Amino acid sequence: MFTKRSRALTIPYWEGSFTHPFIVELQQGTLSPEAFRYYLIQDRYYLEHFSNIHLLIAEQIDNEAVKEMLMTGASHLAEGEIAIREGFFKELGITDEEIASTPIAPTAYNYVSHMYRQLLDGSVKSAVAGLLPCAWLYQEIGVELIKSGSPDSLYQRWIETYAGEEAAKDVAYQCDLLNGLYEEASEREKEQMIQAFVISSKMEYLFWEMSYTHQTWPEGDLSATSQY
Ligand SMILES: Cc1ncc(CO)c(N)n1
Repeated sequence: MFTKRSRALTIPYWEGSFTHPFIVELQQGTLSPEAFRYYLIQDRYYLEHFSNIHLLIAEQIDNEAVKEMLMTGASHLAEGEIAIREGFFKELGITDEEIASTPIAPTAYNYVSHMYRQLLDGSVKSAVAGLLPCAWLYQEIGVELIKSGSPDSLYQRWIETYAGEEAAKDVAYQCDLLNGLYEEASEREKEQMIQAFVISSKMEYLFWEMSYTHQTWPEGDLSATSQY
């Protein structure tokens, strides 16, 4: 079964996410506002492309149930998560200027590129598999963190986005569809699906790390341009 096999192969990354200081401190309410702000700005880029990839895959896939799930997924993102984030941006005074002047960090760029790439040298099936850790991991984090909640009201609202019944149902349905796709896949496609899921799981883990450490691109040799 796809979900069993892929989850078993990614335990360290999932555990690494559950226990990452970004998540632990978010729950405790001690996560620095700068780290959360950086996360939100990077994740805005991520969500925009994540939603776009849903539509690109939907155009290419011939499985009607998966196509439908992807189209609904894209509109749920727009009405739900992306809309909620807009509220966070307003509340924190994150302006379009700040967004435009914050470079996309390597990990956000790599994660998004990895998902698009499935449509070039993977397959439509592996493209769907690459999306799954996103909703699934956040839903598991939501369920865990909601148990004691966060004393910070903004962090609490972040947790609530992922902890509801709807999110759980959604993930269960996505897992069912992925298991179906895996059943009918060729051996090569099966490996590509697993690979796409594994890399996305690693990228999810790195995304916390990127936010927590304020990851940026290396600057190269700045002295090389100082004479101009
Ligand atoms: C990086 C990342 N993964 C998953 C989600 C959940 O949609 C998100 N908002 N961002």
